Formats: sequence, structure tokens, C-alpha cells
Amino acid sequence: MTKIAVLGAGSWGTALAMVLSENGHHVNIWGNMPERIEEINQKHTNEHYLPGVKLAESIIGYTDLEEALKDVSFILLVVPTSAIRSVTKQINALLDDKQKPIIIHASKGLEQVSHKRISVIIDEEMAVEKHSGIVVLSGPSHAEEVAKRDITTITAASSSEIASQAVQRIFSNNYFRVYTNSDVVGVELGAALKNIIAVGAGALVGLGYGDNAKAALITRGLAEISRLGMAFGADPLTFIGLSGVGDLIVTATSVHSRNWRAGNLIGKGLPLEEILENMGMVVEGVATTKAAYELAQEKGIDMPITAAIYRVLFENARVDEVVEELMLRDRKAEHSTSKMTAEEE
Ligand SMILES: NC(=O)C1=CN([C@@H]2O[C@H](COP(=O)(O)OP(=O)(O)OC[C@H]3O[C@@H](n4cnc5c(N)ncnc54)[C@H](O)[C@@H]3O)[C@@H](O)[C@H]2O)C=CC1
Ligand SMILES: O=C(CO)COP(=O)(O)O
Repeated sequence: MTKIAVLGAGSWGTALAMVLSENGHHVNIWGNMPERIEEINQKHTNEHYLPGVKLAESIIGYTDLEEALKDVSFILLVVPTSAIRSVTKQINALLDDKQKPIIIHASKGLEQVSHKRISVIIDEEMAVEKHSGIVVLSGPSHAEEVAKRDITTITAASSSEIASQAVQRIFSNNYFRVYTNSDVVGVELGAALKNIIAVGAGALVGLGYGDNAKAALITRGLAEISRLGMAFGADPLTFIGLSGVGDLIVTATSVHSRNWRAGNLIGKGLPLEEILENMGMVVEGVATTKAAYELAQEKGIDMPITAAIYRVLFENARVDEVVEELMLRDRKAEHSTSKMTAEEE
């Protein structure tokens, strides 16, 4: 039996713990909220994050990280992006160089200020001799639907094929299909940046725009995600895959999405602080908008939708006002086909 530690006892960590435990693995789930860990151990539920869902009794909750990591051969990090660095530091301090687990992360975002991808942060904080590879798990996957065993497809990306195949093996079953991918940059950027577009899509619906507007935002959103990704060496094919258009569709069209819901309330005129306070779960797209906006400015990459959403979130611009600005930008050709062109744009 494979022993796995899931670090982060929120919606996604809990849903992924369920998949792993159904696949016959021994799952330790670690969280920073003692009352939720007690609920997982006593009642086998995590009502705040996955209401009405019964968890396997074999999933054991921990508040002590050292205990949760004991003898595991995989560590799945699924805390908000803002907590990745500190949690990775703690793991690194607790592991010796004999255990050598595979490190997986399933979070979606970019670090504030440094604008780094999550696997880069993990790589910086984990001594290379203490692990057997870093794998990114990403794709169109609402926790609520995975917890109901709805059909889900996802990708496991790593520079180590052995590690990505091992991750594919532990997660795969008849409702959770995992592909492997070697484009870590593209998979992580697709995952992080789609949340920005989901905020925008929610805002459009909140303001009463129609299906044409939604399709325009998603398609042109994907164009700018790909443009940034290609400038960082991502494979353009990744953006028409699960962690590109797949995740963009599922996030930008669904009421399950916290990013879409936050955007929707912005479109309806509610203040951002109030929305974030009441969500009760992480809305990665807000911080990611800031990081991506700054990154695009720094690298001279044209990301007009991201810039528009930045203005709404951080400069109090109105949604209808930025929509008008986007529509009246300079006329352009639809495609920039080569990496060179994307970088020069
Ligand atoms: N919910 C979903 O359907 C999916 C979420 N994700 C990604 O997974 C990541 C986590 O999201 P969710 O589980 O949905 O968020 P959530 O808001 O449901 O739960 C986050 C959990 O992390 C805990 N946490 C926060 N800071 C921590 C720290 N320093 N140490 C330990 N625990 C800490 C919180 O207490 C909470 O239990 C995000 O990056 C999100 O984008 C990815 C795919 C699907
Ligand atoms: O990443 C997700 C689905 O793939 C979940 O999106 P939200 O964080 O917007 O809920």
C-alpha cells in the first residue's frame, strides 16, 4: 500500500484525498485548522469545504506535519499559492535524505512580488537530495464534482517522466483519468492564468453581457495566456490541452468556480474586500491578476484583458468602462503565429 500525505485540508485537498483513498492508498491529510481535522477524524466529513460528502474512514487527519509525513512516498501540496513557500520550507526541514518522496502540487497561482511559478518555489525550498521529482497536477477539475465521482481528466506534468508516470498511476481510476505531460511551464501558467479570465467571465455575466461576450473573453483570454506562456518557453499545444482551454472552460463557465463567483459579484457592484471576506475559500485569481499584470509589464508582453481586470480589481475601474476600452483598442490581426512575434509584440 502506498502511503501519501495530502497537505491542505480544504476543498481540493479533501477531494484528492478521497480519490487516493478510493484507489487503495493510505492517506494522511494535514491541515492548519484543528477543528476541521478533528471533524475529518471523528465524523469523516469536511462540511465547510465539501458539504454533504462522506469521507473514507481510512483518511486520517493530522495537525502535526511531522506525523503526517512519516514514511510517505508521495507528498501532495494543495494549500493556497501564498502558503506554498512556507509549507515547503517546513517539509524540507522535516525530511531526511533517505525517504525521498515524490512532491506533487495541485495549486494554481503565481507568487506575489517574485511572480514565480509554484514548482520553482518548491525547487528553491526543497533540497534536491530529499525528493524524487516534482510533479504538477492540473486540469479542469472542480473539487465538488470530483467528490461526487464525476468524470474528470487531468494532467501530471514533470521534467521527470518516471515521477509523472508514478503520479498518473496513484491517481488513475474509472472516473479520474490522468495524462502525463513534460511541459511544466505551460501547465503551471495555464493553471494560474485561467483564474484571471474566470474572474472576468463572472464579471461579464454579473453585468448582463451575453454568450458572445463570454466566448470572446475566453478565446482572447486564451490568446494572451498562450502569448505569455510562449514567451517563457511553453509549448503552444499545452494551451489547447487540459491545463489550457480545458481548465479555462471549466472555470470561466461554472458557478462552482470561486473565481467566477467573485467576478460575478464584482459585476453586480459588490466591493472586492466584502466578496473575499464572505467567500470562505481561496480566490486565487485576484492575487494572480496582480502578479501576471506585473510580469507582463516587466517582460513587455501584451495582455490587455489581464490589464483590464487589474484595473477593475486594484484601481476601482468599472467593468463596463474597461470593456469599452478593450473593444475600442487598435485594430489587430487575430493571430501572432511564431514565438518570436509573441515576444516582440
Ligand atoms: N477547489 C477546487 O476545485 C480546485 C482548487 N485548486 C487549487 O488548489 C489550491 C487550494 O485550493 P482549495 O483547496 O480549493 O482552497 P480552500 O480555500 O478550499 O482550502 C485551502 C485550505 O488551505 C489551508 N491553508 C491556508 N494556508 C495554509 C497554511 N499556511 N498551511 C496549511 N494550510 C493552509 C486553509 O485552511 C484551507 O483549509 C488553490 O491553489 C486552488 O486554485 C485546483 C483545482 C481545483
Ligand atoms: O481550478 C479549478 C477547477 O479546475 C477551480 O477553480 P476555482 O478556484 O475558481 O474554484
